[in-house]
Amino acid sequence: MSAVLEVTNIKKNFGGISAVADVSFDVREGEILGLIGPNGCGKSTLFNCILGQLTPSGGEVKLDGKVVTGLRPSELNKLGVSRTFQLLQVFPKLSVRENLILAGQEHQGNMASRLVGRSDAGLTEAANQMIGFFKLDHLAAEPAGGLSYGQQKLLDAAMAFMGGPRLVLLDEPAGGVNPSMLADLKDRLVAINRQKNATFVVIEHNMEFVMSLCSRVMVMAEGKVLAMGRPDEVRKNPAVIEAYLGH
Ligand SMILES: Nc1ncnc2c1ncn2[C@@H]1O[C@H](COP(=O)(O)OP(=O)(O)OP(=O)(O)O)[C@@H](O)[C@H]1O
Repeated sequence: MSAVLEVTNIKKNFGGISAVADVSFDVREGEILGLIGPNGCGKSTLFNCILGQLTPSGGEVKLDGKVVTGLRPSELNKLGVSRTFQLLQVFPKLSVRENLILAGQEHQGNMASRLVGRSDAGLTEAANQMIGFFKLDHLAAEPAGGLSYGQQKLLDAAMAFMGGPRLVLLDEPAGGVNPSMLADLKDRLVAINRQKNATFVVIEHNMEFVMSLCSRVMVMAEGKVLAMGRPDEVRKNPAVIEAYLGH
């Protein structure tokens, strides 16, 4: 399997703090890679360096073999990279369908089409398909702000897929979601991974969720990679247990 994402010796310092210290890993085509580690170990900073939100202090990021280090988020978006954030990014007053259409427009990044094209930018059909896929049909016309938190997280994840991305980085998709919605969320992420051959990297604190969703898990501690392997290997790694118990 070829690597979709190759991260080599990425570093990020904030003044005297080394938030990410020389991290290297790759993500294979069609894989769901989990990224875990205690609070403050550098997971979000690493995501932000990969996604162009932060400029790394050193190192290189390659997408499909091409160097993309330092590209802006909008440029990465055009290359098929999408993300979700820890905090919800939905617009509460807009309906579920309108949120999805807006997300599709963001991925297209085409202001001209918004000004002179159809008001839905031709995205209603794609939004309806995504609504069906994420089983949000009964909520399509509802304002997103009226949905439960778990339903809004599902919508937030669906929005990341509107551009038909090749690589999606999900930042705590299960955070705050109740157990019954978690099963739906996992089921939909697995389905979209298989059907659309999208590759994921998932930051998550919910161990059950991440261990059952991911094919490999990378563990960070104090800005470094502590372990990388199959969920069952990582679970019993003494250094990983120590890193968690130590905190
Ligand atoms: N903009 C910033 N300026 C200064 N220090 C920062 C900044 N962003 C993060 N840090 C520091 O970098 C380190 C890594 O933080 P980061 O948010 O990447 O960790 P994390 O693993 O994502 O944590 P969490 O699981 O709590 O979200 C922490 O010590 C944090 O305080």
